Amino acid sequence: MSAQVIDGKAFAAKVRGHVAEHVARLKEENDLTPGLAVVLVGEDPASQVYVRSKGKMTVEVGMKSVEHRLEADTSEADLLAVIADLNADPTIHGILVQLPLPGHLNEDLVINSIDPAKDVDGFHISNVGLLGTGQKSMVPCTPLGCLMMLRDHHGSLSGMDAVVIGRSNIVGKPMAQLLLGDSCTVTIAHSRTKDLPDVVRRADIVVAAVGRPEMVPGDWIKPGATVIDVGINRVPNGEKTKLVGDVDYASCAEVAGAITPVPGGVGPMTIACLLANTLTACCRANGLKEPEGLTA
Ligand SMILES: NC(=O)C1=CN([C@@H]2O[C@H](COP(=O)(O)OP(=O)(O)OC[C@H]3O[C@@H](n4cnc5c(N)ncnc54)[C@H](OP(=O)(O)O)[C@@H]3O)[C@@H](O)[C@H]2O)C=CC1
Ligand SMILES: Nc1nc(=O)c2c([nH]1)NC[C@@H]1CN(c3ccc(C(=O)N[C@@H](CCC(=O)O)C(=O)O)cc3)C=[N+]21
Repeated sequence: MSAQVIDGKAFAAKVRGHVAEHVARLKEENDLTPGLAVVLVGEDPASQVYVRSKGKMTVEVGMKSVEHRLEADTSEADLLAVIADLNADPTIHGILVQLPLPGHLNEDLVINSIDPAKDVDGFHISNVGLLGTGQKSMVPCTPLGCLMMLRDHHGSLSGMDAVVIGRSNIVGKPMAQLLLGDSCTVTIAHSRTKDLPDVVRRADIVVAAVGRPEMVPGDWIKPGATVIDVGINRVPNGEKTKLVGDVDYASCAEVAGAITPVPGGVGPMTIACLLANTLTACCRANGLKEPEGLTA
């Protein structure tokens, strides 16, 4: 058997198309342009690539894109001052501070200084609390993108056994919340989980967010299960490097019913959901009806 490939790149283009249509209407009917600000501290080359492609796609859907590049040794006070300015700027509806931050900066403090209404990453404690209690919130982009692909593929997820490998605040935990919200029976696995292969073998849905290249082999996958690979790992490939996920694609694709590739799976959906969240934030900030189908 060979798995159906879930084409995140194509799905993301469709989502961005919906966003662009809505943005055009906002402009015409309300004279409003959603604005997204990305704050990058330091010079991490991989981060710069994400920031560049985010900026490009933001402009492509008709939004305003602002980038703040700060030196790696920027003080916490200076970073907080940049965020305070963006919080107060009525032309900015979404603020993303690229993680991880350099070690001398307190990530929790910085994230929680963002106006929760502009927190398009959904990392602010009040958005985390709202999501955990099933209230309207800003939903983290990567888990939201995974949920959209799962709903598109399965229709209802009700009653399915889902295993999320990874318990980070940015992927694993919010992913588990969303799956629970869709009535899956959810298991969260991590580095201390006993008998991980057996835990994963029970799953109808496997979401791998571990940060270890090709860690999940095909013989952990229940035949027919859906595999969502969140991992983005750059590994050596001859003279160059290549991107691989957290699952061993070749062996998993032989047993799974459906699988997301890397690249071209979760990554593009993350950026599409960031744009969707910025649009949603702009509508909410202006008391306008928000677009349907673009949030959880
Ligand atoms: N596609 C996208 O848009 C995005 C992709 N990513 C990618 O997703 C991956 C995960 O990211 P993130 O959540 O930030 O990573 P973190 O490093 O924050 O978390 C990794 C999680 O995996 C768990 N883990 C590590 N080793 C093992 C193991 N051997 N067995 C079981 N669990 C293990 C850790 O457990 P413990 O808590 O016990 O240490 C931890 O909970 C990375 O590859 C990252 O690059 C991230 C964000 C967006
Ligand atoms: N505050 C914050 N929010 C984030 O959402 C966030 C972050 N910090 N820090 C870094 C991680 C990582 N991340 C990715 C997003 C898109 C791709 C993506 O589009 N990947 C393409 C390939 C890109 C390439 O070829 O380099 C793909 O998978 O097809 C990857 C990774 C968001 N993150």
